[in-house]
This record gives sequence, structure tokens and C-alpha cells, in this order.
Amino acid sequence: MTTAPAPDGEFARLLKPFLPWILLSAVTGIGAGAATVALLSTINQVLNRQGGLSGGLLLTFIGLCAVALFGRMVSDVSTNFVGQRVVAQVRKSLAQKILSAPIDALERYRTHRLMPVLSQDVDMVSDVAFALSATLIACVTALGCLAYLAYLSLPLFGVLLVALAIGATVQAMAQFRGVSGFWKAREHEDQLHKAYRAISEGAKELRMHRVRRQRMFGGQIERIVDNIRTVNGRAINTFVIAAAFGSGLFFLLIALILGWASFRPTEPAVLSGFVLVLLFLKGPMDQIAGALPAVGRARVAFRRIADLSARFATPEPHLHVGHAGSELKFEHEIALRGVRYAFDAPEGGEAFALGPIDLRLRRGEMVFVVGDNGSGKTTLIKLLLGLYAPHEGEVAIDGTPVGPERRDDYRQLFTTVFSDFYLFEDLAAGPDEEQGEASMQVLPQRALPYLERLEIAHKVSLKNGAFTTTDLSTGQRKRLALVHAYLEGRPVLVFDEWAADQDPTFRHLFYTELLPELRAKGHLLVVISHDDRYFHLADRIITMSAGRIADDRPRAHLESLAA
Ligand SMILES: Nc1ncnc2c1ncn2[C@@H]1O[C@H](COP(=O)(O)OP(=O)(O)OP(=O)(O)O)[C@@H](O)[C@H]1O
Repeated sequence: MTTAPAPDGEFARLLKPFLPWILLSAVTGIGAGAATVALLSTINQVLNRQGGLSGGLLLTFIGLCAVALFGRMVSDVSTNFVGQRVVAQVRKSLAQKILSAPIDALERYRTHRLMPVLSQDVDMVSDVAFALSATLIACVTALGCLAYLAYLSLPLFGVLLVALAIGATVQAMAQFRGVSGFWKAREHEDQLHKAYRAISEGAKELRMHRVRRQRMFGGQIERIVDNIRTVNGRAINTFVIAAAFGSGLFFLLIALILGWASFRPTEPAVLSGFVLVLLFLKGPMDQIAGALPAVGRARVAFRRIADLSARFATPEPHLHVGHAGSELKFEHEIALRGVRYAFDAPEGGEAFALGPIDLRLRRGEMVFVVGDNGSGKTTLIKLLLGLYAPHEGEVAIDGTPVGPERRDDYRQLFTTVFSDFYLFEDLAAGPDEEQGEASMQVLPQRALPYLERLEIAHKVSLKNGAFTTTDLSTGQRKRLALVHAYLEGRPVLVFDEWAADQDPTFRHLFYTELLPELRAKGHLLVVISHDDRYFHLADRIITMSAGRIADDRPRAHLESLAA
């Protein structure tokens, strides 16, 4: 079983700003519970007196009813107020943490683990938050009932206490077993999400491969789902059995008390009070017992949230989600000096280490990065982009090292199209961002020439600052990503195998016209490529091998080789 940090501290920190509301909820909840107990006592009085419910008792009854109902309503509303805000805060804080987490930390925490925490676990906490006030009122009512019973008869209350101690021990054991079951089930749910991703993203491959499809369903999904069913079923049954035991104990208790009355003379008011209150008490007790599985699940969910929070507790320094402006300019050169970076070793394998890398890239240069698969091209690019912080050495711009405080500003100099790029539908406005609305209106005209040039103007246009569709072929989607790059107009453009999905004509256009045009405008172009037919067009070719620069050749050298 994976251990996670205790969520209590995190929970207390979240609740602190809502202390007045929590107090209001508690006070009104306690008021409602106390009024309910007082109502019971009034009913017991009425049962044991002549004249029934009349006069002062009637007024008391009405007053207590009003306090019980109003108290409950205020308590529910306050809990809901706090619950919804705490859940909203958890959602915002998680999103903010993910937005500012170091990229390598995010890469280590797999998506199939991230999504269930963000959706399922947060929803679970949200559900329980609303049930809290009802449970609180049930607890107060139960305590009030006990106090009233103690007041009625101490010896009978002693018998009740023994029964309660037995019931509480059984509940505590059930809680322990149940929660560890829920924890185990939750771990299986991560695997289920992974399998769900495989069947949605690998749908085509699975359709084409019967054995894999059967293995995916029978060997994975069925097995995981059955595991979850068994583990969850057992955990819930534990609670159900404990609750049934509790109910049985109640009836046994009533029988004991009635039996007690036949051996020892007991006042009718005491006897009727005990039976009445015990029968009533079963309701709140059942409510508390019924809430325990949900509380158990919420505790597991909250632990997962706290675990995710703790993993991303160290944000990238100086990364402000709300901060937009950047003063950093790129005039001449970006340099990597003695840069080293190493991944954690995969299970049973060797860690990949990059470096030491010494590299200088100049404005107006078109640099191709080539090399075998797994030689470290993408890792090098991520270091160049400031997505990974070097473990050793430094990245410098125009002679000034890029420290953590400037890394995010530095990244704003680049536009990238990764091989596994994500295509946003909306456009982040370009250099004329300050013009706001006005720039949004000219955006379609600005984009049109690029869309036409990239031969997708008949498919897609710009409306309200977003592309009208992204349902395009892979090659067309990459062209759309290039339109983003054009419109952003940043000084450095990085393409990771951009042309790999393009048809030969367009690939030719990319290497022979689009890239040279961008270079002519003064951009620095860094192009990861396996297209050796076009290598001669580069100003420089950097060849990566086993995490090192094996070769760094300028164009003159390449031309002399070709000659
Ligand atoms: N997140 C990661 N965690 C651990 N190892 C990684 C991670 N990303 C990449 N690696 C390892 O680093 C090595 C270099 O990967 P990289 O993606 O830089 O290669 P590449 O030259 O771009 O390959 P390709 O041409 O196939 O795209 C690989 O051996 C890979 O296993």
C-alpha cells in the first residue's frame, strides 16, 4: 500500500479562512440537535402527564420545532457554503500547482494518475462536504440524547454505555478495514484509468488486433474492474455488517431495559423516556454509521489530493501564473555552457544522461539537430527552451545566464511545435497584445495569408480569436500549429520533426521556402529533422549521439563535403 502524507494539516489550512462559517454551522447544528433532544424530553413529559400537549408545553413544543428546523437549515446552508468554497479552492489550487510544476515533475506523475485525482477525488470530497452538517447534527442529537438518558437514570445509562462501547469498537474496526479497502480500490482505479486511456487512444490498434483486444478486456479491464468490485464490495460490506450489528445492539438494549423494569421497579417516565429516546436515537446513529463509508472514501480521496499537492508543492520558482509581461530581449546569441541533465533510471534500465553540452546559437541561423532515435535531441531542445533546468552548467542569453528568476521570461522568446504537440483552439494574442479587442478584430486578416500559404484556408478560419475547427488531418493540424507560430512572431522557432507528417510537396515547401523566409526575417530556427534530403539547406547541422554533440558542422563545411 502506498503511503501518502497525512491530509489533516492541509485540511486545517484549507478550513482556516472559513472559521466563522464553520462556527455558525456548528452552533446552529448543536442548537438543532439540542432542540431535538429537548423535543423528545417534552414528548416524554406529555406522555406521562394528564391533559396532553397544551398550554405552556404546546408553546415549548412549537418553539423547539422552530429552533430544530431553523438551526438545521442554517447549519446546512453554512456547511454548503464552506464545502463548495473549499472544493473550489482545492480545484483552483491543484490547477495552479500543475500549471507551475516543473515539467520533469509532471512527466514523472503520469496522466492516468493525475486525471482521477482532479475529477473523481475532488468530487468525492465535494459530496461528503455537503453531508457534513447532517452528520454533525446527528452527532449532537445523539450526544444530547445520551445526556438526557443519563439524567433519567444513571444505572440504565451505565448499561447503555457498555453497549455503546462495544458498538464503537466494532465501528472503529470496520472503519479501519473499510478505509484500507477503499485505499486499495482507489489504487486499482488508477490502473483502470490507464486501461481506459488505452482503449480510447489505442482504439484503432485494438480494432486491428484481436488477441490484444481480448487481452485488454479479459486480462486487464475485466480483472481490474472485478478487483475493484471485490475490494469495494468487501469494504462496504464491512460497514454494512457493523451497522447491522449496531442496530441489533439497539434492539437488544431496549429488550434489556424492558427486562430490567420487570426485575426492578422503574418509574414509568424513565422507562418510556428510555424506550422513546432509544428508538429515536437509532435514526441519528444510523445516519452516523451510514456516513462512515463516505467519510472513509473522502479520507482516501483527500489523501490522494494531498499527495498530489505535496508532489507539486515546489513550484518552478518565479513562475507567476497571472504574470504576462516580459522585458527579456534576444539580440544575438543563446549559449549552453557545460550543460548536463539526467533522467531517473527506469526500473531495470539505465538512466539516460545528456551532456556536457556546449553550444552557441545565433539569431538568423537555421540549425538542424539530427541523430539516432533516443540520442537526446528532444531532451537537448527541452533544456534549450528552459523547460528542464540543467543539473549542471548554464544556459545564457546574450552573455547573461538564465537563472530561475528569468527562466519563464526566457521561455517567452520561443515558439515550439513538438512532435507530440497540443493544439490549442484559441490563439494567444501576438506582439500587439496590448491592443486587446482591436488586435482580436484584425487577427482573422493577419492569419488569412498564412492559412492560404499553408493550404488550409478552405478548411479553417479564425473567429473570436479561435480557430473554427481543429478536426483536421495530422499534417493539417501541424500546419495550424505553424500558423500559431507565425502569428506569435517570437524570435526563436523550434520544430521537432514538423515535416514528418507532411506530403512530399509540402515538405519541400517547408524546407526550401517557409524556413528560409523565417530565417530571412531574423528568427533563429532550431529544427529537429530526420529528412537528410534537406540537410544541405541548414546553416549548421548538430549531430547528437548518446546524449552528446557528436558533430557540429557549419554550412560551408557541408557544401564542401557535397562538392
Ligand atoms: N521523461 C523521461 N523519463 C526518463 N527517461 C526519458 C524521459 N524522456 C526521455 N527519456 C530518455 O531519454 C533518451 C533520449 O530521449 P529523447 O526524446 O531526447 O531522444 P530523441 O533523440 O529526441 O529521440 P527521437 O528521435 O526518437 O525523438 C531516451 O533514451 C529516453 O528513454
